[in-house]
Amino acid sequence: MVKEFFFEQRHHLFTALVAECQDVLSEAISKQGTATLLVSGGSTPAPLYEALSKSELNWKKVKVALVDERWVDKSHTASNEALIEQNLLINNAKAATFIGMKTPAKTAAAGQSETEANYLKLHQPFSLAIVGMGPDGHTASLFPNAKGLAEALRIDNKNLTAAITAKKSEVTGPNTDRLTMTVSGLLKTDRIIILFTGEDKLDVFSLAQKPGPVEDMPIRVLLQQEQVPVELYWAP
Ligand SMILES: O=C1O[C@H](COP(=O)(O)O)[C@@H](O)[C@H](O)[C@H]1O
Repeated sequence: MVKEFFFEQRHHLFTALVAECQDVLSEAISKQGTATLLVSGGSTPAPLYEALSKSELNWKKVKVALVDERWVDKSHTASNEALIEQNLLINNAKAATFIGMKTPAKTAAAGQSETEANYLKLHQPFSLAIVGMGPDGHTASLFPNAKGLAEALRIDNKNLTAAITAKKSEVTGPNTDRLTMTVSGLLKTDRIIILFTGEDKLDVFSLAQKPGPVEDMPIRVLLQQEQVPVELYWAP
């Protein structure tokens, strides 16, 4: 069961979500001395990151890592790492430690083991994951019917990360070579927040809430499990 938080305006959503993130991360820091925040890229979360970067958190104790990455260099406009650097790792959050996914390897498949080793050094369970949802029902880089999806969805997959080759679509653009956190990796998080905006995506989400194959709408994997609490934050 997903707890849903609906807002009339985006700035209200982002204000509420910043407060929520701050609470979760400061609680993790006081309990265990460290907090791990898993973040998404894409077009939606930049205002959240910018506002969160100004939070009075003990950012030195926060590790920020990606839930997925497009296999492009940081100089590329599609780079999720660049988005995080420009919007989150600024202001007070400059003091956080960032663990990216992209390595110098030519493909995500070739780079996976290096990223995996870096992710294994993170404290588990991760404190909070903020994931998005695409208009095709993908989350992280778990794309419908992609090459590598079955492996990334396997609940007994021991890896935190997996290479994905998405089918080229309007959603992926040319960026079909991806590294994503696996579902088993994402579920090693204390709490997952799904963030998206707009009526169209809300329709997609309603469809995903109906029973159906996870391969067609991978976000379903988060909705059909009860291991980790999942919340939806939405505004038009
Ligand atoms: O490709 C991606 O898409 C999703 C959703 O992004 P949006 O632009 O529709 O908000 C995002 O969560 C993911 O991190 C990103 O790599």
